[in-house]
Amino acid sequence: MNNLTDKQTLKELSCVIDTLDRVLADLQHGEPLPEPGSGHLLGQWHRLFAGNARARQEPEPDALPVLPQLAATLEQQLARLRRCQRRFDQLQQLGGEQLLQAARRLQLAACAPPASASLVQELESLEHHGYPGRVWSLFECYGQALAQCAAPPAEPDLHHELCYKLQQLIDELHFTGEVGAELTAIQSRLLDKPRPDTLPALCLRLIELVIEGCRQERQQSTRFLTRLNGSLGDMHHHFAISLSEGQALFDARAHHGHHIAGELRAIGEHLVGQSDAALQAEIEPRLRSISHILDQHQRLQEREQSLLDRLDAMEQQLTELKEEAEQYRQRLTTQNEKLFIDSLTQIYNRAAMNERLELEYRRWLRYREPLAIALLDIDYFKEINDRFGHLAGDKALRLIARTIKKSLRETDFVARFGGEEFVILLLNVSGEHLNRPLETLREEIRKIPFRFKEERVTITASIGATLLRAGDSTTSALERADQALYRAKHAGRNQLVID
Ligand SMILES: Nc1nc2c(ncn2[C@@H]2O[C@H](COP(=O)(O)OP(=O)(O)OP(=O)(O)O)[C@@H](O)[C@H]2O)c(=O)[nH]1
Repeated sequence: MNNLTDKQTLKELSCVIDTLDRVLADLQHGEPLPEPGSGHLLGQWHRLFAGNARARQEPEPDALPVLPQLAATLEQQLARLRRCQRRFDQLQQLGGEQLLQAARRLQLAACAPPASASLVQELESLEHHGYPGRVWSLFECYGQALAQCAAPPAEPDLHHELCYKLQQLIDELHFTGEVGAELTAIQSRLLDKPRPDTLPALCLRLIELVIEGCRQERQQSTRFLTRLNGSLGDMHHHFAISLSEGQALFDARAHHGHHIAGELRAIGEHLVGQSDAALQAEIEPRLRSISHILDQHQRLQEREQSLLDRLDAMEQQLTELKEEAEQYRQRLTTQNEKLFIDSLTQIYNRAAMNERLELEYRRWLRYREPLAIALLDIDYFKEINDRFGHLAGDKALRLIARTIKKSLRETDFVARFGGEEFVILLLNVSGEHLNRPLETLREEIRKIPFRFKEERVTITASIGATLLRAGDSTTSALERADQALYRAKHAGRNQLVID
């Protein structure tokens, strides 16, 4: 090597070493690096030197200028390593987030208590499905059916009403499978007005079916949740292993990077003022060392690829799990919504009202912002049913429910309390402003242009309302509203009474 080549080589080597230092520093803290290029310069260079060393030849004059390219290759390799690390980080984040979401869903969805054989627990579990109201209504019907058997009612209408009420209760149940099929069959039987003495047994069968339906729903939920939980557990386990393996790979490759950089730096140092033979002797073991590292590097790359493949598969599995959990959550949401909606009027039902009243009551205790309860009962509704039939009565109920909803503010809450009675919660309306919206509502109902069997019919409603007062419970406030309603009825109906 002549002087000029020496100087040039030294310059190139110092440039290589600078680059490597920068790459390694970057690797630890720095900015993203460019995409890796193609080619295996480090390997080429190694083969060139190693071949020369074996043949005891001088290194090719064009071997050393290859070093900057070599540095670039190393830089690219390290950049790949950094991207890999970022990918692990992302995956760790992604996996963590998804696992968390799945766990939340699991919690949300975990509405099912552990299975139990005893009826009491079965009944208690209905609570979780929003069915207790319906079961108690069925028990009430059972009582009425028994009473009718003991002393047949003077009016056959009472028997028809009981059949009708049972049909409506079945309407509100949303069971599928065998339970759903049997419920539908009983509903058809009720349409044919079965003999009064068959009704008690029918009521009991309905209660059994509700319990059975709940039990099946609960088993389904438990099966799904157990499976989901198991998958999440496996996923978490594999994820943890992969991450630590990824980290080990990363560390090993970073170590190799440092090692190669050290070897190159040493070569650079030994180049200064060395004869070509001494240089050869100095470089040879280092090249062997680099060759060894390259072999290891190759194996690491293969392991890294298989790790990435596994992570990809896990990511895919997580996505599928997420979708499955989401579908399940939606199914539960729809079921829950159905449980809180009155099937006839499509407004909230009594169960929803109880929940909402509790919530508003707790808010009221905390913030003391005005909260009013109003009970609205349609006047002489029995007459409508008697004169025009139950279907006409149903239609009237639907229209009245819609009118109440339209007449109130978005923030107010309305539910069908049962039969022809509605309950309304008015939020943030003080005493002096309570009269106006309720009077308007009473008037809106009176103005609905009903027409049954070609006859123009006016339907009115009575309303009793009250504001919550210090010392009130939800029950005492509801009772006061009920008393006010009673007074409105006695004052001639189509009245509003505020207590
Ligand atoms: N069509 C229909 N009728 C219902 C429904 N729920 C309850 N009813 C009827 O509503 C009527 C309520 O009658 P009553 O409690 O005597 O009251 P009313 O006739 O409205 O008289 P007042 O409330 O005293 O003004 C009964 O005939 C019930 O059958 C329903 O979902 N659909």
